[in-house]
Amino acid sequence: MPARPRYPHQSTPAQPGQLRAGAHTDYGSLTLLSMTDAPGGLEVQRQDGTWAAVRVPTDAFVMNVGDLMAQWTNDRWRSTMHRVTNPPPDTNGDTRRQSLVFFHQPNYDAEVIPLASCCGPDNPPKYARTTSGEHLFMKMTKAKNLNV
Ligand SMILES: O=C(O)CCC(=O)C(=O)O
Ligand SMILES: [Fe+2]
Repeated sequence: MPARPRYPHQSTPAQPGQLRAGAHTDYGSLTLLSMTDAPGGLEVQRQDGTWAAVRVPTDAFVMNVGDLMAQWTNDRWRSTMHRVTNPPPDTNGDTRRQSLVFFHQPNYDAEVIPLASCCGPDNPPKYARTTSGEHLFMKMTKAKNLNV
């Protein structure tokens, strides 16, 4: 599932606290991202709750772990909470930002059960069996009911 979020130039500064994209985790297995190095950009949340700006060379990709992969690995790989910030109010010039996103989602009926290699006597499975499609449907239904 490719997506091409485009964040237009801002001729007036955003209000304090406004974001280009609100904090979220991605739903699927892995997300691949390519982005312009524009002011105001992707941030990831550290375990202590603080945010870190993601700076990447222009010829590199960012890979995000999604919620389905976290379930598959019994949370050995955590899905990354991330957001996109606005340019700082004192930014001069063009503030347009373009990113190219590929959300990988396994086939609809692919079964997802926490991997045996990620579980053990002290680390029992935290998630019940699901399928890629059921999981995506559940995530979308929840988001729709929350109106996000
Ligand atoms: O534009 C970006 O850098 C991130 C977009 C994003 O997080 C998403 O589309 O899920
Ligand atoms: Fe995202």
